[in-house]
Amino acid sequence: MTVFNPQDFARAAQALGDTGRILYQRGWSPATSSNYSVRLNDQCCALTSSGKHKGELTPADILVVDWQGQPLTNGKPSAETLLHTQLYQRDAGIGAVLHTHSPVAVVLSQIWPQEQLSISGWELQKAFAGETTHEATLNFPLFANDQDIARLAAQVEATMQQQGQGHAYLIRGHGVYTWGKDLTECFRHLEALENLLGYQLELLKLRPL
Ligand SMILES: CSCCC(=O)C(=O)COP(=O)(O)O
Ligand SMILES: [Zn+2]
Repeated sequence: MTVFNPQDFARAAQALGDTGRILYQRGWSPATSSNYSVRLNDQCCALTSSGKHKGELTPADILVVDWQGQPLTNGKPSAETLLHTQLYQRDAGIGAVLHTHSPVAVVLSQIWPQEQLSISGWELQKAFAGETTHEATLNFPLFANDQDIARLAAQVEATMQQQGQGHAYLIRGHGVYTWGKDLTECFRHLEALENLLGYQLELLKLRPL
């Protein structure tokens, strides 16, 4: 039986709501888009319910799901639940996952021709855990959008097994996923990713492909 500490759940639900308000204000989670989660233990996570306005989340809009995506509390899990559970299952060090739909990420993901975006030379790369130099190359895979989330999650897992887990990935015309050891680190990763993708988009305007 999967059990979780109700106090951990209450804290996570509050934190996810606070995060949603910030991300909605920034324009990264418009029109009910995005989903957010926090690991509760080695079997389940707190996750946003499907279809909720991310700037107006209350604790009632957060539920608990296990790694099969089955709800353990009342509510309808995010349509993209399996993209969260794939990450928690593969890496016990992942404590939070954020998925957003910012204009920069969505536009760049549509026009970038390759199946991965490789960046190098930016000081802000060091905002990702374990990165110590702007000279490193960070690779962000780009996946085709897919309404079959189980299939997409399997594709993400296969890519990570071949190429390493990395820090984030993009889904074309859809958005980004990033993760971290906890919500604070994950939020920092998301901010870094958004800014790095913004630099790349600006570069494309100055130096078209
Ligand atoms: C309105 S955006 C379409 C669904 C989506 O991509 C998303 O991020 C939100 O889905 P959820 O089921 O988690 O609300
Ligand atoms: Zn989405």
